[in-house]
Amino acid sequence: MKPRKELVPIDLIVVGAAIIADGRLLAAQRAEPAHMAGGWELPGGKVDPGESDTDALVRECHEELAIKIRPGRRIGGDWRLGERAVLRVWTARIVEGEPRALEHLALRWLAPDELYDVEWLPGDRPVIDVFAREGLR
Ligand SMILES: Nc1nc2c([nH]c(=O)n2[C@H]2C[C@H](O)[C@@H](COP(=O)(O)OP(=O)(O)OP(=O)(O)O)O2)c(=O)[nH]1
Repeated sequence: MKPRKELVPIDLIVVGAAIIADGRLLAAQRAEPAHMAGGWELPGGKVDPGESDTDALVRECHEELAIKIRPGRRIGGDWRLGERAVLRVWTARIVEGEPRALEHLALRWLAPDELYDVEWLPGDRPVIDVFAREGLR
């Protein structure tokens, strides 16, 4: 018998940084895998075993963008990414460096009226809706 859907364990936690500076949100365009390439996301990635969510957030921003960030407040709870993965999002401020697209195709700073100018990955859209409602702060 198939397990009931709500009992399927989450086996992947992805963290995303909503990096805000000068009232704009940083969006990053994925380079891979092929089916996601070109889509826009929040910088971040998978939490390693034994690593805290916010440590993963800081590490991924350093690896992907060559910046040091400070996590701020959590946005919502666990945002579903398909069957077995969730996205956890924090606002973040840059404390050192200027973001560079080391692993992405492009970066864009989006003003509040530009939040939907990029094609967000489907899992990110409800998160962007929060910023559209509540503003970038
Ligand atoms: N980083 C990030 N990933 C997202 C977002 N939305 C979304 O659906 N995803 C998906 C894309 C990927 O399938 C997964 C994150 O994997 P990743 O490839 O960025 O993680 P990673 O840097 O740890 O990658 P790797 O070690 O496997 O190369 O979550 C988002 O806003 N940010």
